[in-house]
Amino acid sequence: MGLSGKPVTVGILALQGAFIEHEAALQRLDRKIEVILVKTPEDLEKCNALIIPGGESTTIALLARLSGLTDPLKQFVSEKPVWGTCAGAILLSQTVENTKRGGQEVLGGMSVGIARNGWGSQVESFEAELTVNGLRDPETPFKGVFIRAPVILELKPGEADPPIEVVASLSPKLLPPALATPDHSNEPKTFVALRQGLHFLTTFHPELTRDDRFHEYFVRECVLPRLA
Ligand SMILES: NC(=O)CC[C@H](N)C(=O)O
Repeated sequence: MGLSGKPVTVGILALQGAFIEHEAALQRLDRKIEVILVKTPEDLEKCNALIIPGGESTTIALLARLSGLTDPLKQFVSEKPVWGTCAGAILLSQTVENTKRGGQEVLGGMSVGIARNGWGSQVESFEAELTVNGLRDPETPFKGVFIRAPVILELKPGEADPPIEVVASLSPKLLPPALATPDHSNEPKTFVALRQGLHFLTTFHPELTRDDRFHEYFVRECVLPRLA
C-alpha cells in the first residue's frame, strides 16, 4: 500500500478555540483522514499528528493542565508532527513575550521567539493576500485571516535542531509602524508561516477560509512522510 493509502489519524486539540473549523477542513480533503477531537490523554494516544487551533493561548494552556494533557502534549510534540495556528503557534514556540500576568506555559517544538497580540490594538485583526510557494496551485494567493495574531520576533534554532523554513511572509508594508524597521530584509516579524522538521506554525487562521491548501500541505509535508 502506498503512502496515500495508509490510514492516518490527525487529532485537533479541542479544549477551546476554532477546533470545529479545522475538523471541517480536514474532512474536505481528498485524502481520507481520521479526525479525533482531543480532550484527554487517551484521545491523544490515538493520533499520528496534532493540530493546535487558534483561540486564547492562556486558556488553552490552563485547560490542558486541568485535563492532565500538559505532559502528554510535550511528549507528543517531541515525537510527532504538530501544526499550531495563531494561539497554537504561541504554544509551539520556545519563548513568548507580551504574556498575561503569570506568564505563558508553552509546549515548545519550534525554535522561535514570539509575541502575543503583536499587531497592537489598531490592527488587531486584518486580512492579507499571501503568496505561498509550497502550496498546491501556488499562483493563487491565499487569504490570510489574522485575528489578534502573534508576531514572530526571532528564529533561534540550536545546532542540533532541524533548520527553519519560511513558508509564507507578509509584505513589510503591512507591518504596523511600531513593528516596521528601515531595513526589511529577512525580517522575522514578516514571517507568518514557518516549518521546522515535523512542526509547522501559522500566525493566521487557514481554517476560517474555505481554502484547504494549508491543511493539504500539513498532511502532505509533515504527516505522511512521518508514516513512511
Ligand atoms: N486568534 C488567536 O488565536 C489569537 C491568539 C491570542 N491573542 C492569544 O494570545 O492566545
